[in-house]
Amino acid sequence: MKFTKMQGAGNDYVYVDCFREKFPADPAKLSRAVSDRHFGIGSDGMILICPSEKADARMRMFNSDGSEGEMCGNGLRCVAKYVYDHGISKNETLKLETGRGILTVDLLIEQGKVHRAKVNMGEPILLSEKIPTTLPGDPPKNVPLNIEGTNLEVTCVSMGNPHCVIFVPEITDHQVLLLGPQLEKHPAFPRRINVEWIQVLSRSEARMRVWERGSGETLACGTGACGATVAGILTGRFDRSVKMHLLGGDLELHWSEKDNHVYMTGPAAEVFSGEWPT
Ligand SMILES: N[C@@H](CCC[C@H](N)C(=O)O)C(=O)O
Repeated sequence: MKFTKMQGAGNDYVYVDCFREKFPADPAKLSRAVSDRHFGIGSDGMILICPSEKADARMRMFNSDGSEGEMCGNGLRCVAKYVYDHGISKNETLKLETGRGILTVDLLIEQGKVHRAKVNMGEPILLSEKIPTTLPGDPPKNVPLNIEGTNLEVTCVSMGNPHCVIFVPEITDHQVLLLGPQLEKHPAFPRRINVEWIQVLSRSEARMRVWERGSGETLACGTGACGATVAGILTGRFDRSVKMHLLGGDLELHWSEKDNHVYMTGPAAEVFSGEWPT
């Protein structure tokens, strides 16, 4: 099976072009195998680029534990780059099908190759039962939650996949690596959750670390950065445009007052390609 390793702000996945390769018989198992950083290719998960009847291509994304995510912001920019650079479509604005419907991606092209992309991530989902969470409020905003004796205030948002955002004065390993996995599996989140820790630097700039559902700490999460931007605006911390500094690079976010959609701009890069024995 031919594969391509790509990364967006350091959030790295193994991409399989299912226009040319057979759709894997057991994608969950394959994702666990290829993602292994010691015995596999090494990645945060696996993304399948598939034909679509309604769009230029369809993305299916699997975390490194084999679970399937509805959406992946960094992954979608890389899918867009792959689709354009490998000639699947030469449209400079692509329609890509995801678990949350069809999203539009504008490509930023230099010397014939995509190096950045701007994704219309759609409207944030703010109803607790749709996020989903049993925490109170639509959206659940600044809700107190005690984890292992630590008092937290969480704000929840879905960008097609669920996010729990926590604003802190400083981000620590304890929060990300110890509280993150406990929050991911907390009973308040029936489909588990991605957890974003945010240090606000100004009304338009912040630092973020993330504990991702199904993959653990990653260097960046696009949907998470969108969710954190929305949470920061809802709680009065941010203006409408935010630059988010993640461990693997920066993302630019904008929650539009005009159409209520969130726009995310960031890098996409191909790292290497190879063959995986099947
Ligand atoms: N890294 C991604 C999100 C991947 C899916 C997530 N772990 C989930 O299960 O919801 C991004 O860039 O958005």
